[in-house]
Amino acid sequence: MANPISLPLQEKLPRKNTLKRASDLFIFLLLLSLCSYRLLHLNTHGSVWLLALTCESWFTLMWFLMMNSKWNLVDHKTYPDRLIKGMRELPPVDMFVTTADVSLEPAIVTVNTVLSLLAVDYPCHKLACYVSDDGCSPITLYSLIEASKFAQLWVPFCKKYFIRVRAPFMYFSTRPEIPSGVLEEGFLHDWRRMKSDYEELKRKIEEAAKKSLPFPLTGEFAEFSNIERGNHPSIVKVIWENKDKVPNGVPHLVYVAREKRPNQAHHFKAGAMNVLTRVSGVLTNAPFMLNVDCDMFANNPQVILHAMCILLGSKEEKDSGFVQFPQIFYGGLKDDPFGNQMVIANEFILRGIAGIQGPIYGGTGCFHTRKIIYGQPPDTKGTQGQVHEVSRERYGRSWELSKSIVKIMSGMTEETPTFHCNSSNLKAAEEVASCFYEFDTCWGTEVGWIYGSMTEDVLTGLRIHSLGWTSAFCTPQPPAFLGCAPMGGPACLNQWKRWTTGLLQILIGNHSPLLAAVTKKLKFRQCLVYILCSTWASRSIPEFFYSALPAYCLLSGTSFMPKVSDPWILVPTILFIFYNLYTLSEYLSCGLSFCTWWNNQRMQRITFLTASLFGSLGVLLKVLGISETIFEVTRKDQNDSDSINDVDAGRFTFDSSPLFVPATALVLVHLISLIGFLIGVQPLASDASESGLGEVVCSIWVLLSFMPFVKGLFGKGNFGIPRATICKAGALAFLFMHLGTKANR
Ligand SMILES: O=c1ccn([C@@H]2O[C@H](COP(=O)(O)OP(=O)(O)O[C@H]3O[C@H](CO)[C@@H](O)[C@H](O)[C@H]3O)[C@@H](O)[C@H]2O)c(=O)[nH]1
Ligand SMILES: [Mn+2]
Repeated sequence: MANPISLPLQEKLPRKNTLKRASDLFIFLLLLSLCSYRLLHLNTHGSVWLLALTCESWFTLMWFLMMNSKWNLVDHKTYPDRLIKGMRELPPVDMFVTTADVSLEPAIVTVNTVLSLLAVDYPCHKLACYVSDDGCSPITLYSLIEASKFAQLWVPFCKKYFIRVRAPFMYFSTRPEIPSGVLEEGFLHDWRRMKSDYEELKRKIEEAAKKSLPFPLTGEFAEFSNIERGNHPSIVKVIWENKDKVPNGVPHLVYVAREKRPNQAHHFKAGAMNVLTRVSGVLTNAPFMLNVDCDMFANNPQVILHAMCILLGSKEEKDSGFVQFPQIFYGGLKDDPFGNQMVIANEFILRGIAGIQGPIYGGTGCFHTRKIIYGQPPDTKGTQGQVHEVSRERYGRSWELSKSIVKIMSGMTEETPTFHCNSSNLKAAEEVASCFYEFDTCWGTEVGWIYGSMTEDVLTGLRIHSLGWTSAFCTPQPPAFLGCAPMGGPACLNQWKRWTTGLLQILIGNHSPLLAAVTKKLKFRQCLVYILCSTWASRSIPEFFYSALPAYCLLSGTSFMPKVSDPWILVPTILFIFYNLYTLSEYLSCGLSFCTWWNNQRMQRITFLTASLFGSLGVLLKVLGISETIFEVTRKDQNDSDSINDVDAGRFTFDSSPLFVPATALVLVHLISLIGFLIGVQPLASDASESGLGEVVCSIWVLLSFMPFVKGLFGKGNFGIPRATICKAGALAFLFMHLGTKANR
């Protein structure tokens, strides 16, 4: 038998994808020939062709960048059993959960995530869980205290019976499965007890959340009295300490509400993560850390072991930058009506990027080493052991924190960390959670989570890659983490708007990928990946013009497609058919339905003309100093089976947000032009009409893609586009036609 120690803990296996590459290239060639055809015939056609050419060139460039991202698909295999058998001493891990608002992120959601983390299969005296509460709500603290009591029974129960799903709400949503080798009666007895205890916990938390002041703010809660949200000192509370350092107990649990003051930038989630990094540095200082959003529970109890296979099992130090698990969602609606389950992105894009310099950091379900978060480049081992002091200018003035950083830098962390939680340590923890702590330091610029983007995750990952680290994409079965994806038009589009804003901020910021490949250690192809991400939203502008083109042509009797009699019509036709079949085949190969493909393709069109357009505009306004961008937290609901089976849940909803105006205007213009053309009216046309089949097909395709908006024109309540939005859109459509007339003269 092979010695388990000699077997690798992980393998990176390239996937064979010749057919995919050939298809990608074929589409690329078609795009190039379309552009060259336009270029050659530019002077015989007017501005319409120039506009089409500009848009198509942009799409071609994006396609090229996308092709680069998907070229080298890899699968990363991890072998946790070998890690356990190898008898290696496992390192300590600090686990971070962020929450920001109990009304959008119900405390019971956070509690379930925390419970799932406390119960993972890992020596629990090496774990500590830190919850950052940006809402500074006594309800969160109360819920966590109650949860820690429940955990005393829940964690042993999960371990005794090898329960897989350790987020109680999910576990109890199905009938009990009797684990093999246990007495049925005994198990069912324990199961019932746990279920009723969980229900009691849930009731208490929901009860507390209903009242504005659930209990007198005394004792544990005294610090919450007389404080306002956004204006309070830092609060750090040890909720549970695993005093006996026993491997089978419950990990430490700490509550952190960082200091907030009006007019002090707090940098949203990035700021919260930096506080967690420092507070945990002072209290436990584990060399590895995991971070999850409050809705992302651990669905695979071996998740830390999987991550350790990569973090400990890489031959070269630089290959263990961070380990990103895919974002996968539970309770998804049938056929993914909002196109946000990200299955295809995980399967082909992230796996492809994993074959270059490693996946981008996605903000949740990710393991980092503390050393990297402190801004260290790889292979600085040579200087280790010599670190006696770290720069106060860089890391801030806390003596306790500096001491902990020295330990990390010299690789001298303890195998079983001491929990430094006496009152002077807690004081130090509160000090590093202060909002003035980062003044004149490198936090947010070179150290920790990087500020300046709404997508702090991508920016922080970019910085890590720029230092020369490689990251890994770990995709165990069952999935490591599951979270909730937003539902309904406004919530989905607002999330996209934030991402758009954040990604564009990266492009124009100090850490722009445009520079990093030259000045830093970002690989060239990885740089292209970041350029693709950060320019993704700007595609909304060519998309906008390109979607309006067919309508304009029909109105004005011009054409932007070759005539049916022209053999060149084959190029766009084949492109159109082949592209759609190709993307469809991607969905089918992942076991997804035709409808899922269609919903995703149409949501992409919709997102560009709503969220991305406004996101880009928001960045422009910020650059001009007109407005600030803010982080709008996504609402999280524990979708139960009722809401999933509800047919209305998948229908597109609207609100009075200006987000919906441009797309509504587009739909109006298309309806007018298409109907006009079919009945023979082309209001802007000057002489003989040139428009034909090409334009009609394109116009129909746009309307099909924007079908939720077409229906929304006539829908009621949330399902209808508000009157005011329709009026504004109508005005915009009128303006479009007015300008169109001028352009055509
Ligand atoms: O001021 C804030 C705002 C947000 N959060 C937390 O950040 C997380 C992400 O917020 P969410 O509203 O769930 O955003 P999503 O769009 O779902 O999150 C994705 O995109 C974000 C960047 O836009 C990343 O921060 C996330 O990790 C990533 O999962 C949540 O745990 C929030 O509690 C804070 O702690 N403080
Ligand atoms: Mn989220």
